[in-house]
Amino acid sequence: MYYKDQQPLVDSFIYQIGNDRQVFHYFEHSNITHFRQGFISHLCALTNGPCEYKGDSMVAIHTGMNINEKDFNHVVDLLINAMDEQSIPHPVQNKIISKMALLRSNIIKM
Ligand code: HEM
Repeated sequence: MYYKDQQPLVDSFIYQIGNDRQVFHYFEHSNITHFRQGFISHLCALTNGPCEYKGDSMVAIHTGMNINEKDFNHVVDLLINAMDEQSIPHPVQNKIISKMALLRSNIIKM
């Protein structure tokens, strides 16, 4: 477990998305409460729990959104902004980002 305090990080991340011109349109019609819960538990599972992510697969969720490389990278940048805002140490940030990077091919354009 690298990081136990997912909630404030995810709230910062949502705030970043909400104020972003490049990627906000993807989230415009999403249920933000559902996204928040799902992202919190996914992040928790990704950082070695103890918790289980019970939502849909990354492929199932993102298929049809037509997410390109540029927008994927931009969302990762917004997450980095949120981690900076929450003063998460850089070694921890790097571990989180490297795990997310492994999911790239599940999320980009399918
Ligand atoms: C590694 C990067 C990413 C991860 C780990 C991730 C993870 C997730 C998770 C866990 C959910 C909620 C699942 C649930 O229903 O419980 C979700 C939903 C969503 N994601 Fe991603 N995501 C990533 C990248 C992106 C990118 C790059 C975009 C758009 C540019 C995006 C757009 C969305 C949208 C719009 C939803 C909400 C779908 C809905 O309305 O239900 N995601 N994502």
